[in-house]
Amino acid sequence: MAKVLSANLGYPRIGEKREWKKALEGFWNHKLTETEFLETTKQLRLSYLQKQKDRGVDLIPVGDFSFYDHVLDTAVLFGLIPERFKQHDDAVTLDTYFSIARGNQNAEASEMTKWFNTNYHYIVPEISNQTKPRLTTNRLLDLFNEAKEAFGITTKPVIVGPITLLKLSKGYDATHFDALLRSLVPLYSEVFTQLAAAGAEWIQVDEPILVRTTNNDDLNIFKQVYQQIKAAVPGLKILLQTYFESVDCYADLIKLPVDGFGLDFIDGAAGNLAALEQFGFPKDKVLAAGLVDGRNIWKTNLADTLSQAEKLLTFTGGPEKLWITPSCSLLHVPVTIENETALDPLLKDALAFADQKLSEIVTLTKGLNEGRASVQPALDAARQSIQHLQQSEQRNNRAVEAELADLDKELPKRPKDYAARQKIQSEVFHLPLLPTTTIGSFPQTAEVRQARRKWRKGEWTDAQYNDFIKEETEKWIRIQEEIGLDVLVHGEFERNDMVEYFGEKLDGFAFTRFGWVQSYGSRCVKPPLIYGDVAWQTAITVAESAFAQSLTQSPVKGMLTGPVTIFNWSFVRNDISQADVFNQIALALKKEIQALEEAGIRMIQVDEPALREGLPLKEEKKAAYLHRSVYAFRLATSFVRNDTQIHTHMCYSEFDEIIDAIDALDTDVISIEAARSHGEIIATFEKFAYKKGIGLGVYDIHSPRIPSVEEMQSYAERALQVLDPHIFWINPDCGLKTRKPEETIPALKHMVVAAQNVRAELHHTIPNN
Ligand SMILES: Nc1nc2c(c(=O)[nH]1)N[C@@H](CNc1ccc(C(=O)N[C@@H](CCC(=O)N[C@@H](CCC(=O)N[C@@H](CCC(=O)O)C(=O)O)C(=O)O)C(=O)O)cc1)CN2
Ligand code: MET
Ligand SMILES: [Zn+2]
Repeated sequence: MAKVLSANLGYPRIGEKREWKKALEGFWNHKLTETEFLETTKQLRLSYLQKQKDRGVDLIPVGDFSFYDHVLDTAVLFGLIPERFKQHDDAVTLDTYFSIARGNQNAEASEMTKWFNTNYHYIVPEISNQTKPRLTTNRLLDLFNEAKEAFGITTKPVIVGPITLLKLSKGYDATHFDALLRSLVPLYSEVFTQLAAAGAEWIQVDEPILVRTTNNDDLNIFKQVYQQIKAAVPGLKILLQTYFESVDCYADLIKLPVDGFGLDFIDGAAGNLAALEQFGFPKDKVLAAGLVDGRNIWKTNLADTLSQAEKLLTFTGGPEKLWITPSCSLLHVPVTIENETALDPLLKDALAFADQKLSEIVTLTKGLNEGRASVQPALDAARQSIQHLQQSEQRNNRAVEAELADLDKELPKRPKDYAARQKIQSEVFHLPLLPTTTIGSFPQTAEVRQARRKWRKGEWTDAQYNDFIKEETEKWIRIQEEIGLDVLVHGEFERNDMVEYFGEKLDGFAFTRFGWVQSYGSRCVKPPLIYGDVAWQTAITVAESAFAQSLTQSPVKGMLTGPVTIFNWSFVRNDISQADVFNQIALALKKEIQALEEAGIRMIQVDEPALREGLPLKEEKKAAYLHRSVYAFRLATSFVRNDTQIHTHMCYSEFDEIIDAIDALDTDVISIEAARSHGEIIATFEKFAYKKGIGLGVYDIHSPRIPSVEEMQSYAERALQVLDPHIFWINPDCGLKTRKPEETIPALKHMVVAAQNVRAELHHTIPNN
């Protein structure tokens, strides 16, 4: 009988207890041999397939698993390996693979950047005009066969499509795009041919680039590419998969010569539904409907979603032409709710992580195939759980609602403009030209993490833990003084994560124990859950900052995470507007900043590394988001005294599109990542003629490599060709929590010498300094 199918688009790699992370780091630290590493990761991979099979998913993906990143996997598959990592014999060893991602003492890592508007980071493929793509090892074939041998299942391999891959790559001129694409397409066809020969029926080709603004020329490229592939591999069906927004140019898109389209009906719901209504859907193709949120952790309202699915069914050529899927890969949500024993049952009951989402998909599919009555109890249960949370006290905090209602429409403003503040502040701080500073965190060593674990488990008292944090802070204040940094930080030793830590102290947040999500490589984050109204209770950072400041004559920056970043790096309730949540967090931070000022802290950094990440993918939505962001940031920061210096920090970003918003934050100093992208962003600030305090990172902290004095000096010199030395700061790209002390200390020493050298050069050109 013709049936609707359930399909997954991608499963989390990290494991219920981050077994994958531990295997990777064990291998890097030589605690696991290569054989042990390969065996461990194989067992993990098989267990993920098993789980999906057990839950009853019809179409299970392979190729979603990775040793680091799936974009890097795709680049390596096609031999897109930067020259500096190439081996004589063209072999791509594990060592080559990890060097591209992490760098080594001889070569800088490839750039890493945000995957669309998520907190996942991919390795940017480096391609030159001369690059000759070639097929290395067909890993998809190996993975397909592995699943077949282990479970006898025919899986659906997943690959990043050629156009998305090329558009996300760097290093070639736009004029070479066509030629590169022409050389890639036969290689994709070859991979697909081998898969078809091995028995694959479908391949999922991810082309999320289609949700960015697309024009007819772009679509023509798609048409040519997929025509060619289909002609070369007629036996394999292609699902062209999109996610994160609605597709542009729907009417032409659905004419592409593929066998199915995957559309996002969560983040792209409005646009995709309207297009479907207007243009219908081709009867001979599959509609893979992303109806279960792959990016948030709330239970699906199954009854409503089932109605939506029934509606979609009327557009397809029959039930066998509809698949129910998550809205995107489940890479972006934690693995399972089952191990969360400490959560408030009211909340827990309203949550669904990856495994639970797969069950939801299976339930919806069953409801379509066997009728609503067959799943009625599940529909009722989901509705009830959602309602209970909605009516809870935490979601209805009257005091917070009153404060929000009181807000002015006008952008909050500092009492004096930047020029006036700069004058006042220069008299207070007496900083040298090109002041040196760091971004906030110092190494979170095993010792620091262990101390926190002991304290959490109750093995250490509060006093023991606090003493430990104080000792660590004092140690690093002395280290910073010795290195000769001008503006110090307390080191953030008390923080597990820059977002989770704040969430733990604010009302309206909840935490999981194992709710980890991959951020980049082996690094994971455990986003807090903003499930209620956010409110400030008690000082969060004041004791640590005041203590650090009491140890030294140098200024120590207070260190907070900004409202937009707290929002973007949490799983957020979706029953109130983004602006309301931004402003709730901003009002809470404002109280914290007031407390810091009262404690005599004169420099306060409010980090917004995720501001760029949250930028909507559609042009028409961008301005409103940026306005909300600037409003919330200024609500938190702009009331301060003229002699309180407000800093912010951003990383992993392409700043071009947000430079006006950055300027509108009206901070006294901003520090920005620049070294990891090999200095590229300097041009942005030249174009804009940025006039406020700014530090462009001279040290790529994501690599274990220790940069030389010359290298950092040359980054600073390049920046100073476009920026006024009177506004320029010298700092690393980001915080140093992921680095070891033995990497951090020499690198910062080099940085300070680099600053001294550049200052000396400037003294020849600028008198009176
Ligand atoms: N939320 C967020 N997103 C971000 C960033 C960020 O800092 N935060 N930075 C950018 C880059 N992304 C990053 C993401 C994660 C990490 C990172 O260091 N993550 C750590 C986990 C951090 C953490 O929460 N640590 C906990 C410890 C968690 C833990 O592993 N506990 C172990 C015990 C550890 C031990 O004994 O050694 C256990 O419970 O079993 C703590 O310090 O308390 C990791 O994966 O290793 C760094 C950068 C962009 N996005
Ligand atoms: N203050 C933070 C730190 O240094 C900023 C990090 S941005 C991801 O760790
Ligand atoms: Zn950063």
